Amino acid sequence: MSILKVENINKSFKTLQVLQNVSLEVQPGERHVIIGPNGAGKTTLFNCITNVLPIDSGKIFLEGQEISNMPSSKLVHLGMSRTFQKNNLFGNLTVEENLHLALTATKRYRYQMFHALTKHIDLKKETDEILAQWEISTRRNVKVNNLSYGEQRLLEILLAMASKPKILLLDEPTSGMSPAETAQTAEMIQKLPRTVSILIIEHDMDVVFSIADRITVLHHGEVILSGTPEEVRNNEEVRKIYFGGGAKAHA
Ligand SMILES: Nc1ncnc2c1ncn2[C@@H]1O[C@H](COP(=O)(O)OP(=O)(O)OP(=O)(O)O)[C@@H](O)[C@H]1O
Repeated sequence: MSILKVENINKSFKTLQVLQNVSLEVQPGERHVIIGPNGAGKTTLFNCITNVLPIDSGKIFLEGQEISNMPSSKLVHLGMSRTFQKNNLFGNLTVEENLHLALTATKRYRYQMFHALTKHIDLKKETDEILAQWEISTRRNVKVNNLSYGEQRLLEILLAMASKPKILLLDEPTSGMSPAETAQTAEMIQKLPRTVSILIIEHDMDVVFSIADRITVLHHGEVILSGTPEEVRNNEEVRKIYFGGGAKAHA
């Protein structure tokens, strides 16, 4: 069974139809990349999947359970986590404090009187364990505002992973990054365990082809093709959009 199934969804903003009968499936463990020119509807699709925006019609399933129009907070508890194009970090808190907060939110800790201390110790242990796995652990006591832009975006992925999601949605994780930061991010994504499926909007074609098992191409709100990297690379229509007429390759 697929982890995520999007079935014929439509979304309009007033008279502008942004998504037209969009369908796609993400299989367990798959790295599925969404590409498409500016304004193709990629972020809107993410916003519809995570119910930041309501869909007009169609259905969305997470592991076979219909989640269309389900509140975002509930989706996190069902195993869906996401990052945004702009980061959602607390700039005046440290790396460790941000992670601690993300874990707290995930577990719906209430800090009730008698359980607070044990829960706090468990949480501290989990924070340490997660940090130890990633290079950013050396920056654990640094305020987020003092991290580089690339480090902030990597931390965002780490926080989205704190809820141990079944599927992680990454919206342009490398946008605005230097080539070195982009390479580091691609490497981090490659290192994420296959227990998590990943749906990514990405514009850097080197990153796309280095991580994708499957690629869905959106153009004017419609899926042109969903296939293997090889199929996408060799598709005439995709070539025209991206590589024909001197067009710049951009997701
Ligand atoms: N809240 C909104 N209200 C009205 N129009 C919107 C809204 N959000 C997006 N749009 C329009 O919908 C279309 C698709 O936008 P979207 O951001 O989904 O595209 P995208 O593929 O993610 O583009 P980009 O690569 O530039 O991020 C665009 O024409 C955009 O102007």
